[in-house]
Parts: sequence; C-alpha cells; structure tokens
Amino acid sequence: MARNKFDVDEDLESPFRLVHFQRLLVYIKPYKTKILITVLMMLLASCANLVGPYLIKQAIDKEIPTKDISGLFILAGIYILALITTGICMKFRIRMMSQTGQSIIRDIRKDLFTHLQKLSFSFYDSRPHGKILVRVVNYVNSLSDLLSNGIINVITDLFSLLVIVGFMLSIDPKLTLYAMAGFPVLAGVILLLKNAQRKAWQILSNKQSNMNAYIHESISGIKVTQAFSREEENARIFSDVSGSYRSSWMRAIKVHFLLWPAIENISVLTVSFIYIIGVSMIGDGVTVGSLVAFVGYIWMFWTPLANIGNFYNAIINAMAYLERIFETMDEKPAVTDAPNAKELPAIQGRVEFKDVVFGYEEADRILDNVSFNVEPGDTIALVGATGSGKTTIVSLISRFYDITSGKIEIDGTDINSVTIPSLRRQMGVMLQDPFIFSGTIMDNIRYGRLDATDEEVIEAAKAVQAHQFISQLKDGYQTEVNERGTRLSTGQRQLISFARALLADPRILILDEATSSIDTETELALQKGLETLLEGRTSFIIAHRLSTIQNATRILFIDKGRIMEEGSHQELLQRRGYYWKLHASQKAV
Ligand SMILES: Nc1ncnc2c1ncn2[C@@H]1O[C@H](COP(=O)(O)OP(=O)(O)OP(=O)(O)O)[C@@H](O)[C@H]1O
Repeated sequence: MARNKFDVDEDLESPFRLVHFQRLLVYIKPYKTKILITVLMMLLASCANLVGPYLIKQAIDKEIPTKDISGLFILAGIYILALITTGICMKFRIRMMSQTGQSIIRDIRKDLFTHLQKLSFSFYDSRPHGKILVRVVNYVNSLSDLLSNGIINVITDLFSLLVIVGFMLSIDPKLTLYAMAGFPVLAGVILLLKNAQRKAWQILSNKQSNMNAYIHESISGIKVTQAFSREEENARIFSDVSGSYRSSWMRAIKVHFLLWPAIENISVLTVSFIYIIGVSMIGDGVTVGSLVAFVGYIWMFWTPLANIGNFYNAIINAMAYLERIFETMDEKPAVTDAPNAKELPAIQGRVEFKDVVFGYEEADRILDNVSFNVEPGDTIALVGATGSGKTTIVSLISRFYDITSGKIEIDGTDINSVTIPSLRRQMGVMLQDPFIFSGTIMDNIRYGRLDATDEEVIEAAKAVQAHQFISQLKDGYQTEVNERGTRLSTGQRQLISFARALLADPRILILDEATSSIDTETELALQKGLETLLEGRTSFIIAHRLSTIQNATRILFIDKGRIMEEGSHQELLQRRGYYWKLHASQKAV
C-alpha cells in the first residue's frame, strides 16, 4: 500500500461520479416520509409566496382603478394569510430538515467509524491518522448543509420554477418566451464552471486533510518538539500547510462565487429587456398591472434558479468529500476471513510456523522462510537486534497481517482458515507500545475481557504486580487516566496492559517488551507471580533484557528475518554463537 504523509496530497479522482450521489441517497431513504412531509409544506409555502405579484396585478388592474376599497382589503388579507403560511412552513422546514440532516450525518459517521474499526493494521500504517480523522469529522460535517437544506430546497425550487412559469404564461406567453432568453446563457456559464469548481473543492479537501494530519502529528509529538525546541520550525511548517489551505480555500470560493454574479447579471439584463419589450407592448394586450406582476415573477424566477445553481455548487463541493468518505468505506480490510472460514475451537496452544515469508510492502522481505514449532505451554523467547523481525513474527500469529507464503498453524489448523475473532479471542496480546484509553484504570484492565468482575480485574493486577501502585493512587482502580495514559509512568502503563492481556485468559500470550520499563525488583516479583499463571499457556516473550527470559523453554535468536539459533538459555550459551555474544555483551555492561 502506498504511503502518504502530511504534506503529500492524496490522489484525486477526476470524473464526477453519479454513483457517489446514489450511495448518498441510500442514507437519505430511511427519512423519505419526513422529507416528503417537508417538501409538501415547502410547496405550500412557495404557493403562498408566489401569489404576491398576482395579487398586486389584481390590485393595479382592477381594485385601484375602480376604487374598490373592500376588494383591496380582501387582497391585503389574502396576502397577510399567505405570508403567515409561508412563515409557519419555513419554521417547520428548518426544524424538520435540521433533524433529518443530522440523523443522516450520524448514520454515515456511524458506518464510517464501524468500518474503520475493522480495517487492518496495514491501512493505518499507510497514512497519517489525522487524514483518517478529518474524514470522519470534517468531511462528514461538510455534508450537513447539503442534507439539511439543499435537497429540500432544490425540490421546492424546481416546483416554484414550474409555478412561476405557469403564472408568467397565464399573464403573457410572448413575454414569458422573451424572459427565457437568459436561460441558455446561464446553462453555458454553469457548464463552463463545472470542472473548475470540482477541482477547486477537491484540492481544498486535500489541503484540509494535510493540515489536519500535521496538527494531529504535532500534538502527538509535542513532548519531542519541546524537548528539541522545535516549536519555531514546526510553526513555520504549519504556516506553510495552513497557507496552502488558505490559498486553496480562496480559490475554491472565487470559483464558487463566479456563478452568483453571472446569475445576478443575467437576471438584471432579462428584467431590463422585458421592461423595454413590455413597455412597447402596453396597450397591445399588455396592462401596467400585468407588466409589474410579470417583472415580479421574473425576479422570483431567478431566485430559485440561483438556489438551484447554489445546490449544484454544494453537490460539487460535497462530491469531493463524498468521494473520500465512500473511498474509506470501500477500503477492504487487508486481512479478512476466508469465504468458508470456520470458528477456531478452544485451542491448546500448539503453534507452528512453516516456511513463513512476509513483507510489509510487496517488494519487501522482512521474514525469510521462518519455521519453528511450539508445544502447548511452552514459553518462547525471541531475541535479536533492533529491527530483526521479532515483533513482526508475533504479530503474524494474531493475523494482524497476512503472510506472503508459507503457513502458520495453531493446533494443526491453518490460521487463514478460521475466523479472525475466534482466533484473536484466544490470544492475549500486549503490544510493544502499551495503549491506555481514557477512563478508569479498572476500565482499562477490563478491556481485555468486558465481562470480567472487579475481583477478576484486581486478581490480574495482583498477578502482574500492578496492584501495589494502583492501590496507592488516590482513587485506586477508579483513578481516571487520560488517553495514552499520560498521567502514568511508562512502567505503570506496561503493568496495566500486562494485566489486560492476562485478564483475557488466553491460551496464547504474546508479550512484546512487556517489562522493559519495569524496575528489576518488580520484574522479579512479577515473574514469580506469573509462573503459575503462565502454566499451561503458550507464551511468546520478546525481550531485550536477557535476564527476563532465561527460564524460557526455548529462545529463538532472530537476525534479519531469519532464525539464526534456537535452544534453551544453557544450550545457546554452550553453543557460543550469536546468543552467547549478546549475553556476554549485556553482562559486560
Ligand atoms: N508497519 C510496518 N511497515 C513497514 N515496515 C515495518 C513495519 N513494522 C516494522 N517494519 C520493518 O520490519 C522490520 C522488522 O521490524 P520489527 O518491528 O519486527 O523488528 P523488531 O525485531 O521487533 O525490532 P525491535 O527490537 O526494535 O522492536 C524492520 O526493518 C522495520 O523497519
């Protein structure tokens, strides 16, 4: 998968794709009754609104010349009633459509978030997290206006247009024809602007994404930034990134608003044209009242047309965002269940790697024909230089990535032939970078098994020697920690995620640098406590400190994605090879 970074624009999809709009309709469909009621209300409102010029025509041509005061009062009464009806309908529309628009947005966001939860590690490896965030938050928000107002408005405006043209035709068909003269000009302008607008909004969405990615990255790395006094340099980079966003925004707005003056100019020209033609036709079947009413309708005619133009703009804008939203929803998890995958039954914990070849990128070869066999209950330690492939090996057992070739079997079953949840449920994984979620310490440990009782959580914490420090906190297990656990020390975070992995009661336990930041005294106590707990479970332990793995059943020495040596601590020392060298170098320190 191609990698992206904060200052690299994502690929733009060039053609306008109707399919995106059709997919949006799927989200709109459940609310069709509400939308229909609102449309009906709006149609009523536009009818009420449109009678205005007709009433004026009546007044000028009939009631005023005949000094019919009561007739004028009746017309005024109808006008006021029409205005009140319009007001009530508008209020209803605003409430109903805000509700519906927000419900649709909630549904899209829910689907997007749920889908993101399923995507594989490789998806998250390949792009800045800020760019993913911007899709769920900002891009979905950008649809708000289109969904709350746009769709209803366009239906109402189309209807208004029909009614207006009907009124105009009933007043004077010839003048109506003249009034339409500006129409082809407008269609031409819209066509001319179409591509420029789409491109401008796409670029803007990219720049927004870049800016978000940089902000996200900068906040995540703020401690390093301050430690290296990089604040000014970062501010400069940010200024560039946000400058690009500003320029693309200005360009998008410039192109966006080109349509408005076009509509305004065309409508003014049309009205002037009609005045000239109309005045010359007065007496020839055209009355003053009908000319005034006609011009009133022409002004009204261009307003819905401008709104439709605006809706078109909004769609073009939304397309740039919809494209990204649906692209994310269409992203297939790189690791998926095979079509006939079955549940992995309760395992004993035998693990076998058979000639496993793997690379994160297609051209890479990180693991090169790795083969080993682990019996249930064995403790396997993986040692080797930084970047040699230890974490990669253990992440393949949980199928976080799919292997290029070879086979990984658990209890003789190929892990590619079983469902992913049934496999992962039986694993307790403690990743190298222990993550703490916002919430209490109790919640964080319970993440390993949601139905665990408080007692079981405390039991797990005791087993990994975390109980002592937790009980010393003011609120004990109920202490609130923030995301990433910044209120805790690295060792404390490790202990919590260790307890979390253990609580899952897995048959296979994977501990990647689980105790690297824990003091030796706590670690010794922890190892003692774990001896009974690990009994019968297969465990994989990655450690740089060799003192922690001396009791392992077998040690695998990894170098450049290959197993160079394997055996017990004593056997490897006697062999005087790689492991012996590493051991000697650590002893010398
Ligand atoms: N997500 C990834 N995408 C691409 N390459 C990766 C990824 N993770 C690791 N690598 C590469 O794979 C190789 C093996 O990495 P791995 O994390 O397995 O090493 P390790 O032995 O666990 O190292 P350490 O002791 O530093 O944790 C390294 O060269 C690394 O650059």
